[in-house]
Amino acid sequence: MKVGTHPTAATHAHGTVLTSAPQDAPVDRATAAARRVVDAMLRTDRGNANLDRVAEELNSIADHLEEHAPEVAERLIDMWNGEGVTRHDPVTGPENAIAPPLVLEGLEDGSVRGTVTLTMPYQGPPGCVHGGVSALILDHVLGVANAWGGKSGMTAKLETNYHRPTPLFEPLVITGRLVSVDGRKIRTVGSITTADGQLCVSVEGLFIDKTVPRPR
Ligand SMILES: CCCCCCCCCC(=O)SCCNC(=O)CCNC(=O)[C@H](O)C(C)(C)COP(=O)(O)OP(=O)(O)OC[C@H]1O[C@@H](n2cnc3c(N)ncnc32)[C@H](O)[C@@H]1OP(=O)(O)O
Repeated sequence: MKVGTHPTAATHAHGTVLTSAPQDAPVDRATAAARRVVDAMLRTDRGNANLDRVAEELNSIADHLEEHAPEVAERLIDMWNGEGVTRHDPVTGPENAIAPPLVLEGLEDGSVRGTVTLTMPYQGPPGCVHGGVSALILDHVLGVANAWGGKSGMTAKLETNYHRPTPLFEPLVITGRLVSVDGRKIRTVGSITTADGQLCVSVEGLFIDKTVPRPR
């Protein structure tokens, strides 16, 4: 991501949406349907939902998509074509079925914030969010917070503290904020809290100012 092309707290208004909003486009609708399938597969009655037929139909859909897939190198170029917000990342991407997807806003105090409700595909302990999923979400949110703060880098270190189990099936507030820049070192913090303010996860990230070239 080129920061110069991304909204920052210095140039954009409080409440600027920093993630790619789902559109009424076939790819977004198909991805939302795939997301529903992943969730429903975990919820459905194992013995009574004709899963043989489901497997056949889903394989037929996968065959169709694979038949129409270009070479990976070509697809990567296409994916990274253009500037601005990605549509394919695993946290906010409306084109990625494993993304919840989380929508993030930039706030005038320099932080970013979003609310998401996670369901069974993200489960770790019974009824709770998997710790790796929390870390994935916060790593990405800190990356977006860096861009909103005007400085981007790659994660070198993500120290994660799990304060209490993070509940599934209820709104979670996710935040991130760039706190300091020291040469190439960018330090960023973030958290996951319940809607009534209980701290579940907090992170401190060290990012190093470095850009991986886009595929061409
Ligand atoms: C709107 C955009 C939204 C996008 C959000 C996306 C967020 C996604 C975030 C990611 O997932 S990034 C992918 C996960 N991270 C990686 O794959 C990084 C892999 N590691 C590397 O590429 C390099 O190790 C790294 C860029 C982190 C550093 O390598 P460099 O060769 O560029 O730096 P160098 O090793 O010279 O270190 C620079 C300084 O940082 C320090 N440093 C580097 N890694 C460190 C570390 N792990 N812990 C502590 N300090 C570290 C290092 O000691 C040194 O300090 P000093 O300048 O004081 O000497």
